[in-house]
Amino acid sequence: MSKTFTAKEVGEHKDEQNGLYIIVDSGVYDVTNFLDEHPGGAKILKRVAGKNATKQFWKYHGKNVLEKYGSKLKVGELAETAKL
Ligand code: HEM
Repeated sequence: MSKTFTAKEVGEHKDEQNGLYIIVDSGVYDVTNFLDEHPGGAKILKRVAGKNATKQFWKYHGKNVLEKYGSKLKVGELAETAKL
């Protein structure tokens, strides 16, 4: 079942102890186990962990990336519409 997160809850997941979550559009993704696999590097993901990374995401990737990895990493949806 898909969970609903508030932006505040996502913000609590910003380090490896609590897991690293990022928001892209209305989706919440857990990238904790993806850090070492990320072709763009772990550092950049750690920097946006707990935040809305929609702008950065679409700057570097196309929608094929979410089609490929989205279902694997997605942990839920954002409760309110994110203000960009
Ligand atoms: C769900 C989260 C993410 C996934 C699944 C993901 C996946 C990927 C993949 C598959 C690539 C390889 C290039 C490609 O196939 O287009 C890539 C490259 C990259 N990603 Fe991500 N990424 C994520 C989030 C982010 C975020 C939030 C940032 C920035 C803050 C970022 C920055 C980059 C950069 C800089 C590259 C390298 C681009 C290049 O070398 O041209 N990624 N990522």
